[in-house]
Amino acid sequence: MSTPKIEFRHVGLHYFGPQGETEALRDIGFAVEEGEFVSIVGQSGCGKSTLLSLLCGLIRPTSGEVLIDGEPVTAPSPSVGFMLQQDSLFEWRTILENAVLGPEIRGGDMRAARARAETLLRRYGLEEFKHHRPDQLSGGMRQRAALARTMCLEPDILLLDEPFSALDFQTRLSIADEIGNIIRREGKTAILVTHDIPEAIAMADRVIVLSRRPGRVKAVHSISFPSAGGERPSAFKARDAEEFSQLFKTVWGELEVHVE
Ligand SMILES: Nc1ncnc2c1ncn2[C@@H]1O[C@H](COP(=O)(O)OP(=O)(O)OP(=O)(O)O)[C@@H](O)[C@H]1O
Repeated sequence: MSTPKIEFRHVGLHYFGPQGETEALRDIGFAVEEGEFVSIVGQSGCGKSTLLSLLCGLIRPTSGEVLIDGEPVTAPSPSVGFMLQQDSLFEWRTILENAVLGPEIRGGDMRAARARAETLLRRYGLEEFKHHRPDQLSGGMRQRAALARTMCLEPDILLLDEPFSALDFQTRLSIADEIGNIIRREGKTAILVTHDIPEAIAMADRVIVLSRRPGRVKAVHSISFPSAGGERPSAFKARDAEEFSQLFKTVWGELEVHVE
């Protein structure tokens, strides 16, 4: 069997602070294969962002191991890229200047980076806007620009932490679809953390449900919606599948959300 791209082995995480100790994660175990898209859902405070912080080497597990390509994560790795809720584009830079920011900070080959950024912006439909400033773009376009900036660093793994939650509903649906398609086409391994169950189901190959804090893996669902060509339907089309609403109900039940 090949080595998984990402693996959590019996991972526990305790935070220690002035207010005392918080057990955020307990005995987390799962693996993600190369090119797989996995969503993680769970109630607020169950440790979703903590999982991402562990993966990008910002914190170390209290117990167990976090592995990328079979190697323990001990520091931030250039192979891991992010997309966050706030696009964090620099308003005083053009879209192209934003897209090359990563290589510029890392001291990479700027000619190659610029060529890569131009290609990405063209692919993401932003060619005409590359000399615009971020405030001249819509929310969805800004997220595509943020994705180009992340991809310009050529990461193998993408961590998506609520990347669409600042967008209005319609934009959110279409940008999730577009970005999901881009990530698949480019063969990246992706982990999406979201509170939006339909989004989690529509975008992923697998959905991992975490229990309340301390977060544990409560359920894992493999997603396979049938489609005419035998290929996975886009995130948008997946929402039409008969199995979709059944899966939504199951995950909703597992989250044990109590509405007063
Ligand atoms: N730096 C920290 N120091 C102490 N406790 C922390 C720290 N970061 C997170 N926690 C605690 O760890 C638990 C998990 O936090 P985390 O942010 O990972 O949850 P989450 O599932 O991402 O939440 P949300 O969905 O609300 O963003 C929470 O109880 C939180 O208060």
